Amino acid sequence: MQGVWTVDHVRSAEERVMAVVPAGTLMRRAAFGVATEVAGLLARHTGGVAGRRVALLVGAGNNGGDALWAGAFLRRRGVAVTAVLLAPNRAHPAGLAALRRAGGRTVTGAAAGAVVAAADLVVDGIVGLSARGPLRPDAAALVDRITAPVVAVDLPSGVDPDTGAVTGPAVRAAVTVTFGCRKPGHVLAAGATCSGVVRVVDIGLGPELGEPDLVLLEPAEVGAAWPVPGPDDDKYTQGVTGIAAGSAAFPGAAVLATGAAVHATSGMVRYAGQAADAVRARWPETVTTGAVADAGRVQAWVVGPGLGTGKAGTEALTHVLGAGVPVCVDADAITLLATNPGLWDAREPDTPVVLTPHDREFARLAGEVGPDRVAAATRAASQFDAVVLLKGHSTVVAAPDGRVLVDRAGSAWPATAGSGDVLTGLIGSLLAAGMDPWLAAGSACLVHGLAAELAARNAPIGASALLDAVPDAIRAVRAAAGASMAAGASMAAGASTAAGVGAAAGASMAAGASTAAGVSMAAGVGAAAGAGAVARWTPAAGDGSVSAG
Ligand SMILES: NC(=O)C1=CN([C@@H]2O[C@H](COP(=O)(O)OP(=O)(O)OC[C@H]3O[C@@H](n4cnc5c(N)ncnc54)[C@H](OP(=O)(O)O)[C@@H]3O)[C@@H](O)[C@H]2O)[C@@H](O)CC1
Ligand SMILES: Nc1ncnc2c1ncn2[C@@H]1O[C@H](COP(=O)(O)OP(=O)(O)O)[C@@H](O)[C@H]1O
Ligand SMILES: [K+]
Repeated sequence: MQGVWTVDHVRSAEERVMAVVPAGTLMRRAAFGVATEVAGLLARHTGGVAGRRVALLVGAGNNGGDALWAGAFLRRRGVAVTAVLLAPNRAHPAGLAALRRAGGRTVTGAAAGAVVAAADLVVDGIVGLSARGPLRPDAAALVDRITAPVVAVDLPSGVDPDTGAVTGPAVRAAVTVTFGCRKPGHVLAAGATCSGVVRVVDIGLGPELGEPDLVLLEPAEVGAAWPVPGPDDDKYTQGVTGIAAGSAAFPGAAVLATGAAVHATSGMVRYAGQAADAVRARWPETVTTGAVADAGRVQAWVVGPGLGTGKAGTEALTHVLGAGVPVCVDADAITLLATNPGLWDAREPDTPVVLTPHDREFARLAGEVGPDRVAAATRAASQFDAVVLLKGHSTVVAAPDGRVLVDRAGSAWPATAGSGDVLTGLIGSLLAAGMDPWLAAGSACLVHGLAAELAARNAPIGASALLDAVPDAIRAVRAAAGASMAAGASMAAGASTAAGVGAAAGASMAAGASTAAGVSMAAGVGAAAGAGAVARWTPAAGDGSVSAG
């Protein structure tokens, strides 16, 4: 898991490190990281570094100081650097002196617009961790003139560092170079999009950071945890998934949710509801009945997609909440709970529940989401004693015990009708397999997003195509897990025959898997290519955090 830390925690770590290193050390480390990234991008994008024009947008604080020092480093590589000083009297004195010593120019006021417009690359050092509210008008006017790619220092200016909220003009970076760790603004809400590819520069904060505030799951972790049958398994031992979804009016939701469960794990899927004919026709391997009460034993239920909010839906929800097994509650079932909170009384004590609202469903259930999506999901998780998966381009998954993970989508291809039904089916089957509900929700989300990218390959898709790509997405994450197993195993190889065999097995898995892994990276890069200006500046695959960015 990768950690993400809030501003307060970054500041505390910074204070502790600053107490033991000479003044200015952290800033110069940070600035060197920015300069390295800028030089690399200039070389890749324009074919050279010396003589290229870089404009620094320099605000009143240390973020501007980082930009100025980076400019001084870039001067050593022959870059023509001009700093646009937004607050000339407050620009970081040491940084400004360093830039001037290195031969950099500075401009203020009316001359600034032309410098920005003529730059090959713009460095955004307007504001970082101290940002409050939208970009101020003078800064916004300059940002409006940018046509070149932007490298943001620490955070794109205009993005709230702790929530990712963007409430007005903001910088849209091709690359954000941040220091010590990712901040919430890089992975949440519109901030995730404004950040572009995120590079983390190690400035020595690591040992002082403590427990992260949020985590991001890695594909290899999801692949390693994904349930697959063992030699002693049969169709029951792997966990039977029950699907209470669909209605005469909406049979498709039942077909999609059931299909996701069929693809996600082996074993068995039971469907119960009014869309049994449609489900049986599409998924003959399922066991179908007309009502939840007749469905037989399952290890987890999915309830809600296309269910309707009438009597049949209410009965189905009441039944599954009282069944004593984990339940994934989505769509109409969320609306039912919102309009009739008394239905919660049917919940068997200690039944794990995963709620999967989009923003409108969340608002019905728990009030408006607001700008702080983590706070909203955490509040609802505590209120309902449930895992709350708040959907979006960045999905937040909060557990009642306070754990929070974020799944930053690699693309917006999942934004298609019915894709939520697929997600629900994936979660249900992982719950049935006995996975921790928070991890199940996060893992399903990652595979769902990857399936969308694999299916789309840069052209629009429907939810059926996303569903069909689920096996490839599972193969890709399992391949990633195999590859990391192989890496670990090769270190241990030679310790014993068994270890040697394990290493060989891991290596062959990794070899078989590498094609699939290649596919998923290509999909990630292709998805970035769809993002316009960012595409030209997406660093080459393999040189950093493209997929995690
Ligand atoms: N943490 C670390 O380990 C390290 C941190 N380092 C760096 O320090 C940075 C933090 O620096 P910082 O605290 O000096 O403030 P910073 O973000 O530059 O803001 C400057 C001023 O901008 C203003 N302002 C506010 N909102 C605004 C808006 N919306 N639009 C426009 N302007 C706005 C506001 O001034 P005001 O005008 O309100 O007085 C504010 O005081 C951090 O991001 C990283 O780059 C690295 O050097 C080394 C390691
Ligand atoms: N812009 C977007 N980028 C990435 N994923 C998105 C975006 N919009 C929606 N999604 C994802 O698509 C799915 C849509 O779910 P939902 O709104 O319930 O759709 P439906 O009810 O039609 O199935 C969710 O997994 C959500 O996170
Ligand atoms: K910035």
